[in-house]
Amino acid sequence: MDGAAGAAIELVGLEKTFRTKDGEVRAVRGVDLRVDAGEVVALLGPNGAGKTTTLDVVLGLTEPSAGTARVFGRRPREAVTAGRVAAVLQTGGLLRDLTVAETVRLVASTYDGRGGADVVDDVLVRAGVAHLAGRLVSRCSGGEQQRLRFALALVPDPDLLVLDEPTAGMDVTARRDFWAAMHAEAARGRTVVFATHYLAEAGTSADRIVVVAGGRVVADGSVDEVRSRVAGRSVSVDLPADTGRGDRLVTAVRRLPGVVGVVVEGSRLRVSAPDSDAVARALLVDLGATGLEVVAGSLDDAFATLTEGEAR
Ligand SMILES: Nc1ncnc2c1ncn2[C@@H]1O[C@H](COP(=O)(O)OP(=O)(O)OP(=O)(O)O)[C@@H](O)[C@H]1O
Repeated sequence: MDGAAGAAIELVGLEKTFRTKDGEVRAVRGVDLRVDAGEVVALLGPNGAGKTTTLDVVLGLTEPSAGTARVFGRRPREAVTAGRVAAVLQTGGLLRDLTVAETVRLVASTYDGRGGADVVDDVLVRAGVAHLAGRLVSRCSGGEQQRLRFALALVPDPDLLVLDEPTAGMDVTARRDFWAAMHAEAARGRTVVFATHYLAEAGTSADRIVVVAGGRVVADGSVDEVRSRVAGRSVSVDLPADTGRGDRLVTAVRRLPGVVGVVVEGSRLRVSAPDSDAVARALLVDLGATGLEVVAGSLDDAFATLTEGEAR
C-alpha cells in the first residue's frame, strides 16, 4: 500500500528523553517505523530497549520529545479516542472484585452502542475466557488476566491492537491459545503490533520483526532477513570486580548503538552486535574496557544474548 492512507503507524525520527533526578534517559533515539494496515509486527528487544516507550507514543500515552507519530494518519490520541486503537498492557486496568464477565460488561458500557450482551459474550469467546465468565478477577491467574485484557481490547472493535509483552505469565498452552486467538483477529484485517523479549515468539507469531536495542531499530524485516542481519560476532571484555564500576559498564554498553545483547558470564561481559568492530572500538576507546576478545558467534548465540535479557 502506498501513501499515508495505508499506514497504520508512521513514526518519523521519533525520540523520547526522560528527565530524572540522575540525569537524562534517552529511551528512544530516532526511530523510523512504518507499519502498514493488516501487518502483524513484533518489536523484539532486550529489557530497556525502548519498546514500551515507543508503544506508549503510539497509544498517545506519552508525547515524543522529537519527531512525529501518526496512527491511521492522525495524532495517536485522536486515533485512540476514535476507537481505532486498543491495547493489552502488562499491568493495571482490572478491578479485582468484579467477575470476568462483569469487567467486560463494564468496559463495553462505556462505548456507545456496544454495551449489549452480544458484544460481551462474543469477546469472551474470542479471547478464550468464556469458561471463566463467572470467576472473580482476583481469582484469575496472571495469564488469565492477560486474556481478559485481550477481551477488553476487542470491545471497541479496533483496527490496531497494541500488545506489550502480552504472554508474560502464561504457560506454553496458554501462549499457544493466546496467539491462535490473536491470529484470528489479524485474519479479520486488524493490524497487530506486539513487544516481546523472545525470538521464538516473534518468529512464530509475526510476519515481520523489528529488532529494537538502545532506543534504535537495529534490524527490520522478515524472520529470515532479521536472522541474517543480527547474526554477528560477540565481543567479550573483563567485567570490573568493583560492582559499581561493573554496573556502570553494563549500562553504558547497553546504550551503545547497535548492541542487541549484553550478558554477564562470570567475570566477563559478552556483547552481541551486527557490527562487532564498532562495538569493540567503543568498548576500548570510549569505555576503557580491558581484556577484549572477539568471538565468532553463531546466530543462536547472538539471539541467546538478545533473549536472555537483562545482564544484571
Ligand atoms: N517514565 C520514565 N522515566 C525515566 N526513565 C524511563 C521512563 N520510562 C522508561 N524509562 C527508561 O527508558 C528506557 C527504555 O524503557 P522501555 O520501558 O521503553 O524499554 P522496554 O524495551 O520496553 O523494556 P522492557 O522489555 O524491560 O519492558 C529504560 O532505560 C527505562 O528505564
